[in-house]
Amino acid sequence: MKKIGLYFGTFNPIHVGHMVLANHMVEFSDLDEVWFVVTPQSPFKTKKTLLDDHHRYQMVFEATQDFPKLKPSKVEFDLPQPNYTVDTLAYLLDSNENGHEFSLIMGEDNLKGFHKWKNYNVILEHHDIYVYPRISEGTVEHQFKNHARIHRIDAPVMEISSTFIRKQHKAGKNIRPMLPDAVWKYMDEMNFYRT
Ligand SMILES: Nc1ncnc2c1ncn2[C@@H]1O[C@H](COP(=O)(O)OP(=O)(O)OP(=O)(O)O)[C@@H](O)[C@H]1O
Ligand SMILES: O=C(O)c1ccc[n+]([C@@H]2O[C@H](COP(=O)([O-])O)[C@@H](O)[C@H]2O)c1
Repeated sequence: MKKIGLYFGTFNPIHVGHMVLANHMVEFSDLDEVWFVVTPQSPFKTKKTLLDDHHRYQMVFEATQDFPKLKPSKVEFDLPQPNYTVDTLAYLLDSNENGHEFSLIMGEDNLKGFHKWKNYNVILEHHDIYVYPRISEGTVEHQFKNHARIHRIDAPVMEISSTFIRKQHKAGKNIRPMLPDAVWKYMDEMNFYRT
């Protein structure tokens, strides 16, 4: 039995912000592993400029290869879209042969909109949530403050996004330091995000 932190995202592409955060979680919380769950279709995002699932997964695979506690997951690839986290968690618990304990990792920005997620109360009933700081507008709802299931982890804040990386790459800027080397290599060879 391991404590697994699930880090959901589109990872289009995965960048050093995601990596630093995931590594911080496995090194400085009680989580044993972090799984990057590559989401085919996030409920609140449009499909525009989204690379194929397997390309986004491949970049997560490349990024995590040298880090045994960080793993890529394609569990949502065969689940109905859009991908609701509560349904993915139910699927993971159903097929949980190793008796793992699954928790969510989420930025404070996502916690601010968490009351809009499908069956968020069901998620909170069965899973812990590890929240890290993020610079964002809005406030966290009262019900999520001092909640027994919600744990704050004081991870470093690194405000870069995949949107910024895609946009600046297209504009001809050097975005290479913001990506793990292997991700840059794959992205460059495949000519992603150039047009
Ligand atoms: N720099 C960062 N530091 C910590 N968390 C981040 C960072 N960037 C994104 N995240 C969070 O990681 C999760 C997965 O990221 P996702 O791929 O959806 O993000 P993104 O980089 O914000 O992408 P996009 O710009 O394409 O919307 C989301 O919950 C997102 O809030
Ligand atoms: O289940 C939901 O209702 C739900 C609503 C919004 C987001 N999520 C999950 O949270 C992940 C990060 O969301 P986002 O919008 O920050 O990319 C996304 O990839 C989904 O897995 C889930």
